[in-house]
Amino acid sequence: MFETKEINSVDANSVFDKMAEQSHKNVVFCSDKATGLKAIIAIHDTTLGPAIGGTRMWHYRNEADALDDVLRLSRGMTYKSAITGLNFGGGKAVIIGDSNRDKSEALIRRFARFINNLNGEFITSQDVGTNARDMEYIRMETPHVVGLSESTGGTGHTGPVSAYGVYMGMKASAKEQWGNDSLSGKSVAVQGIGNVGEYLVKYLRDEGSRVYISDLDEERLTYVARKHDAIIVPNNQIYDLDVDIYAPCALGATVNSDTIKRLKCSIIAGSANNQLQDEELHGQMLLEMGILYAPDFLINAGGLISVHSEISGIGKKRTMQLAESIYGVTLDIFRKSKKEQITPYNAALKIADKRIADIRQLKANS
Ligand SMILES: NC(=O)c1ccc[n+]([C@@H]2O[C@H](COP(=O)([O-])OP(=O)(O)OC[C@H]3O[C@@H](n4cnc5c(N)ncnc54)[C@H](O)[C@@H]3O)[C@@H](O)[C@H]2O)c1
Repeated sequence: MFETKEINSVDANSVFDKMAEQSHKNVVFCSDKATGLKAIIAIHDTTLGPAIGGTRMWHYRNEADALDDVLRLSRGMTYKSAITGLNFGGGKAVIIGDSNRDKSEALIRRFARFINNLNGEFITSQDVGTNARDMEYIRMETPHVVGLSESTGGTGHTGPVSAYGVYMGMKASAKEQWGNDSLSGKSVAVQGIGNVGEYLVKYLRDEGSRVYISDLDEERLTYVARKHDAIIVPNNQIYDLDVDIYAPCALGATVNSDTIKRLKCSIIAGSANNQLQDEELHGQMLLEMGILYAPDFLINAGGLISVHSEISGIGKKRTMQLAESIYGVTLDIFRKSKKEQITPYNAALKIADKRIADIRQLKANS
């Protein structure tokens, strides 16, 4: 006897239901016993162009968490590209493991072969847990990689451009919230001072902001605090600080039902992807509390702009101009959000969705 199952019910553990929920185009599971590789590549949408997205290496609690992460991140990439006016689709990859302990040249190159099998439908670059050296290993197996170091023909670190875009989004948020975009004298809590966070601290300190920093990496904290004259705070106290701006620059979902109650800031603007644990619920809660949220996929698009620069060869000046344009787009989003009485996140999503729908139609008619 076959067991029957309600066709329309959504099974939280079903890979197919998860793919269908956010309309993912393709998900590839990569496994290799010899190197210990366990990775997932998710391609969300390719209407605008080939899916692009970093490869993250992280010690996930379990495989389901890794799948959820890659599905959310790849979807975010689709919207990031759409709202920035770039012609890329959304994709992302995650390698399950500790990047300090489990990474090897063979593992990365084996993973690269899975990317190569996709024939250019997915192009990758650096993310948390991967670096320029890893991109060089990937380049040995496939041409579908960017984010290479300057010495190997790339544009180097995406951190400075990403941080500049976040800084622009933060200034636009200040303009919206306080009528003036100066961050001089404002207090900012930067959570995570890695590639992006450190540059953000620099831009803020150069403008005269008071900057608080937290990170899991004690050595890095001491280094950044000394270099930029920033104030170290313990990790678990970052949400309780009485600051003007909270800048999440570590991992996602830090704005959730527990932390929102503790926040005293007026603005949230940072580089981390998927900052809102639940985009609808937490976006609405922030709106009602009068905390202005600068949509993550918009203001952290500097990394994508940097990668676009490497592919198209537009040069440093034009790259920084594109990152600077995040200021104007962020203000437009806040205007739309006010006019339509929707959260800034949904306002940004509407614009991104519309561009994708328009281009899909254009391509269907040609
Ligand atoms: N690099 C880019 O160009 C780029 C572009 C867009 C978005 N992002 C996103 O911005 C974030 C930061 O990127 P990055 O390139 O700086 O990464 P990174 O790995 O260089 O830095 C992340 C830092 O956060 C710290 N961290 C991790 N968990 C933490 C926690 N719970 N509390 C405090 N600190 C914690 C890490 O120790 C590390 O120093 C990531 O979410 C990334 O996806 C990065």
